[in-house]
Amino acid sequence: MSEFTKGVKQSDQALDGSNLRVLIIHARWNATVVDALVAGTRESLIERYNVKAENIEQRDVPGAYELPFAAQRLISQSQQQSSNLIANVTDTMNSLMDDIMESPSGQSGNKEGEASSAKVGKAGGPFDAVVCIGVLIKGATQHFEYISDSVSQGLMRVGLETGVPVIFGVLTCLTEEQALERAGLGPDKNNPGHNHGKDWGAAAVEMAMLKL
Ligand SMILES: Nc1c(NC[C@H](O)[C@H](O)[C@H](O)CO)[nH]c(=O)[nH]c1=O
Ligand SMILES: CC(=O)[C@@H](O)COP(=O)(O)O
Repeated sequence: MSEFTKGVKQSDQALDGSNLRVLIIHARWNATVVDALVAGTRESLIERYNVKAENIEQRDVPGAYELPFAAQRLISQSQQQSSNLIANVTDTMNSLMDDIMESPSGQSGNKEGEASSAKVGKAGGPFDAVVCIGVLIKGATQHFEYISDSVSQGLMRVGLETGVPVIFGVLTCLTEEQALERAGLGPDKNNPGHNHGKDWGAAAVEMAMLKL
């Protein structure tokens, strides 16, 4: 790929992802290439942008066609979990305040407050960005075209509707060689190609900062 066709990269000096929570969803088709792309994405997030490994959640789906549905559901669940957590914490605080106000000593002795706080539990919180990864390789029919178009439109829609940046990490290749080269697995060991997952990790952090 010539220098002129590469995306214009923003200076990433100021991008610190240490407080970000990122979801990676990948398809199970063409696993050799998908696995390399996932690894490239994780390497970019962790090593270049300081995203904590424990803040990266990873899920898989049968194929690329399932990526938009999974992204929409997992984003919604994380947002609902976050609002439930806030509600639980509010209940707990109110319960403790009631205790304190009613107690002559001004101390809380009511176990309810502890019971309520136990309800809070460990919550992951909402995702700041989602990277959806898949590899489509053209076959003998038009299946490729229909999936490619549906997935790209679907992922765009999920991002716009949820307000969470959804990174399009789906390779749409005419040959296996094209897919291998775009995962850094090309046959030329002196020039194995560029792992596009690294770009997707960078895009996730940049867009998450924009959302923030
Ligand atoms: N041919 C490829 C597929 N096909 C499967 C679909 O994505 C989908 O899982 C199925 O139609 C059931 O809904 N998926 C890929 O990810 N890559 C392909 O090359
Ligand atoms: C992207 C696809 O679905 C494709 O691999 C399926 O191959 P075919 O078009 O020969 O059925």
